[in-house]
Amino acid sequence: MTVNGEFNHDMRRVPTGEFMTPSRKTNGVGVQAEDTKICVVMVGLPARGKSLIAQKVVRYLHWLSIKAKTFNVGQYRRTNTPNPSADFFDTSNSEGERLRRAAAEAAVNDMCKWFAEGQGLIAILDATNSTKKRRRWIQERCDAEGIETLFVESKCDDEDIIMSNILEVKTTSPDYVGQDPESAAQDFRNRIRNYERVYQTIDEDEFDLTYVKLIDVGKHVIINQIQDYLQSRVVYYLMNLHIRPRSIWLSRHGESQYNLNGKIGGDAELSERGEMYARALPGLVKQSVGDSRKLTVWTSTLRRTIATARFLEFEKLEWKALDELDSGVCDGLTYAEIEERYPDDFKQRDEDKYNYRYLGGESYRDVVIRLEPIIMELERSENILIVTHQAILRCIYAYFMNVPQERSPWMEVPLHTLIKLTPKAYSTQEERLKADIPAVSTFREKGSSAKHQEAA
Ligand SMILES: O=P(O)(O)OC[C@H]1O[C@@](CO)(OP(=O)(O)O)[C@@H](O)[C@@H]1O
Repeated sequence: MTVNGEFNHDMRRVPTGEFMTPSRKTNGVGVQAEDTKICVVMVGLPARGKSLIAQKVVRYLHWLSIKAKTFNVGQYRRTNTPNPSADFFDTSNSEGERLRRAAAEAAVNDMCKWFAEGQGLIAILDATNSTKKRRRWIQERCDAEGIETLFVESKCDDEDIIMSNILEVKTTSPDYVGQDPESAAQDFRNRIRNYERVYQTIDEDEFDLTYVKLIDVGKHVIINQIQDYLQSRVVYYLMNLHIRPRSIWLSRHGESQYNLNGKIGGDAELSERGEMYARALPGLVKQSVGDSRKLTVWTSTLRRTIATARFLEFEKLEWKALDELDSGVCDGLTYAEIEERYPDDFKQRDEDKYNYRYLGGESYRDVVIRLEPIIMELERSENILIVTHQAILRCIYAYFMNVPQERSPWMEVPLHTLIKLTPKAYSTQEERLKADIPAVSTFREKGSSAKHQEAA
């Protein structure tokens, strides 16, 4: 499959189904051919959000269990030139040119080694890669190693975006440690000027390259020669990114009758205290939002989340994909009953909770797959409040906070607590607001016997 096309801001809603072409072999995530190796080559002037995009792509791929790694040429360059002045980036400075080229070669060599050792499927080569000559060299080198290339150019002329990038990111860069932020920003602007002199945007001359051009972070997208499913998956993700400031709020439903009785799954009503939480939620949200922003509320299709959200005066959307992890034959049982009736399963789930699939039900890994469209939609959207379930919230939280799979199913997510996540350039900020309404704990620690827990 080859895809070419041009999208503007309003045309970005591409149906997910279009990208569901079956791959040759899948790893259980239903995503990729095992022999595919892709080098995502970032292209763009400094302060165009390349590192931010690279870091988001890697986080998304890890969440989907696709092994990926960023090779940042700047880090290699810092081993030979830790604190360069802007002149170092002047192309008439031959020593600077030589050292920069050496850093790029070292990064590409390490990347090829990483692929050859079978350590991953997608590498991100994070550098400016700002000339046609440099890009051709990378493509030829990758071709020779059987690695596909996907060039991702971030082109941005919006002064506000560039300035905030310069200030927020670059003044905290290791190149400027201990320097006065003002002179660091000035030096960085000079460095950009040196790059601008030689910068060549990807154009028709490079028609044979596989590329995506992101103009003003998602306002306009041009794609060329997309070759296969995994590439199109990355491109689709990139098409959905935006950097407008926003927050995402997460809450579990109020305490349910099942929670009170220690039963899992089901479609129970709220308990009395759960009902109190539903009534308190609009105030809690107001306090956390702090201004008159309009949110959109997403719930699952189960009664306990819909009831919890019903007093919120915002537009609401119910998603089947947000329903709780399906516990199959264990639905409606307590953990103690599961341990009694299915002791082997109980043990297996403890040993590998992420991959354990309930008989006739789901695993956390399955949940992540069905949540992928939710993540895409979240990336596209602005201020969203999600009222959902313990397992679902863990998976969404893991995506934003980069929590590894061994840990995410064991995270404690208390009832009657509102979590606010605010994506920033290099991390996600978190705030928690607890309602003063008691609730049972539905958390069971790894390795603890449920029978014992209940007896206690
Ligand atoms: O994966 P574990 O830790 O069992 O948690 C998921 C469980 O959380 C529960 C509560 O114990 O979800 P919910 O928030 O919908 O009430 C169960 O229904 C569900 O099976």
